[in-house]
Amino acid sequence: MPQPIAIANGHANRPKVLIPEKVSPDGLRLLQVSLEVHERKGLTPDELLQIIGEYDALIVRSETKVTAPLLAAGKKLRVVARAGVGVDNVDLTAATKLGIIVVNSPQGNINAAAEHTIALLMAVARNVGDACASLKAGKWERSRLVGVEVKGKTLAILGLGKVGLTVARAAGGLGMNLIAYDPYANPSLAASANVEILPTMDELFAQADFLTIHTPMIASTKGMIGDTELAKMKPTARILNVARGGIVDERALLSALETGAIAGAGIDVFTSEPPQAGDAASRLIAHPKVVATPHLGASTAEAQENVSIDVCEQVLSILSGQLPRSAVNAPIILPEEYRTLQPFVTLLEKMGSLYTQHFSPSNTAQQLRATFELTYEGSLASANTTKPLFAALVKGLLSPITSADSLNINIVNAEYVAKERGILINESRSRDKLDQEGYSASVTLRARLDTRSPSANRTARGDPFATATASTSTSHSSSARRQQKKKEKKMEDQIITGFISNNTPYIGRLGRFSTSFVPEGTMLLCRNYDEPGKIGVVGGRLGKAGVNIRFMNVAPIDEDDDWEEGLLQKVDSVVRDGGGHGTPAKAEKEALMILGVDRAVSDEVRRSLLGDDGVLEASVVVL
Ligand SMILES: NC(=O)C1=CN([C@@H]2O[C@H](COP(=O)(O)OP(=O)(O)OC[C@H]3O[C@@H](n4cnc5c(N)ncnc54)[C@H](O)[C@@H]3O)[C@@H](O)[C@H]2O)C=CC1
Ligand SMILES: O=C(O)C(=O)COP(=O)(O)O
Repeated sequence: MPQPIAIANGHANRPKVLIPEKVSPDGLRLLQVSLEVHERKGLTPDELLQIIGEYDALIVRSETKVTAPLLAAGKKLRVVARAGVGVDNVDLTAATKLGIIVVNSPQGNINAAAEHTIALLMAVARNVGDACASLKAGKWERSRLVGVEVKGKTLAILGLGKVGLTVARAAGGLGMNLIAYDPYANPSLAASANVEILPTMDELFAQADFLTIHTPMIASTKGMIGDTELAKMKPTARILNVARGGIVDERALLSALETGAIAGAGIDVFTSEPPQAGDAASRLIAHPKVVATPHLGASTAEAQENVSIDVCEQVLSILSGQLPRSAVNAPIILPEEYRTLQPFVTLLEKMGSLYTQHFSPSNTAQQLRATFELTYEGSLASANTTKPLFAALVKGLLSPITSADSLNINIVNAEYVAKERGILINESRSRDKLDQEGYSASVTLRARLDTRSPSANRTARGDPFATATASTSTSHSSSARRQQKKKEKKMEDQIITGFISNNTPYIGRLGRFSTSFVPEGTMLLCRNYDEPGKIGVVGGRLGKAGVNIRFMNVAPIDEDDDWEEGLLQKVDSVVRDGGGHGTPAKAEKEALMILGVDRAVSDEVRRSLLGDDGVLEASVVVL
């Protein structure tokens, strides 16, 4: 196997970028400052598969097939960059599932592709290829090689996107009549380029003197032009394809040229590149009425410089934790918007992790089969996108129960991962002002446990709130039952509110308790009766175990909480997973003690806190 050529330097711990195709050095120079850049042309698919695991980024053009197995083998891969437009050689579904961002350069080679289309248009109209070959073969065949003019002819454009429109503007300058079919075309852009949009493809085929294809290669465009479509064209019509091989059925095109159903073709792209000897593409290339080029649409010095710089800048952004400007499988988020959301991204990840560690006693994925309501409040309610926040929450919820190396959750795959894990998150916005709160935006996570699911039952057994519900379920009147149901529903809620102050994330509410602490490091959270002596008991036990307290915060029950009334009733309370430490009925108010500690608290120490001294529940969280 050929050895890697380290263009940059020998720093082993720098992120590595693999470039298995010819990509312009203009962009690569940008990478070399901070990354290890390996240009390795001519690798077989197997060789690529063997080495991809070392790389953080892969930059390709159209030749490399970025398949699902290749992506799966790219354990460190964070970005696949396509130095060009078409991403039909990249398995986008697989990349999305794996959280690998795919970027391209949607503008960099548009002009080159359009100019190449015009080159083929003129070459086909004036038999340039055939004439050149004839002359080089020593012949002088002027009368056989009489062409047609394009001025006054109709150019039919299939796919009026960026390349299609650029071709239209240039062809307009050549005096051509312009028509197009594109169900998603922008009518005002079409009108400004003097292009008439036709309602059906059939009309396009019937009117075309030249038909030029500029759609992407996707399932709906594959084989879009076959025998039936070609039969609708004028026998004098000529076809141009600078988009993708396979949009026009090569066998059907060959047959139409052979039977004289159409007059000629200019082809830059083929189903298999390079074409295999004897296949339809090779026979097309050899056909006298065809002008063919080996996928040269984007091959200009200018276009290659553009696409190289464009994708290399994006690779650098992604590897440094920023968002790219042209992600194919992720939402586009403006840099200033991303900066504003960044502190909330940190907050949401902490809130998710806190939820799983604090509310989900057995810390299992099964436990997360709840419906989460995520409410963005205050100024956050007007955010253009909340995708990074959603992704951060999913990551946070799963991080305590998933191994770090399999936890590549980001805006690319968050929705897929949540769905796969059965986590349902409904996002909503509340525009209520947060004037008195001292911060302008907050976010509340509320879990509604499905009482019918086995997981919820397990939670109900372990959750002290649920115990309170059970103990008050003795009333039989219908209004009492309604009351009871309301209470039960509320008690199934597990709430965390967070906010940002001075760029620092805070937890403002945890369950029924109103608080304000920075979710950072190892913490012991104790729910206890709000009576003297509790701090001393907990502090003493931690001290004995050699655990220092960094900070402490006592959270009372939230003032707005109408459960308080219910909680002041004498209810039985059973200590959660306390090994049967039943606590007798009490009438006291409760509080939540939050202790930041300097080291891990063993489960033995945690359990030792429960029971007799009025500590009802204790959980250790690492944030
Ligand atoms: N030969 C070469 O070297 C190059 C080839 N290309 C190819 O050119 C093609 C177009 O690129 P862009 O203009 O940048 O893409 P684009 O996305 O801007 O435009 C594609 C247009 O096709 C339209 N479309 C999609 N499905 C359609 C259908 N069934 N019928 C009619 N219209 C449909 C879309 O609405 C869109 O307006 C791509 O396949 C790209 O890979 C691009 C650059 C260089
Ligand atoms: O950008 C595109 O879609 C192209 O087809 C250009 O392909 P290339 O980068 O020249 O292999």
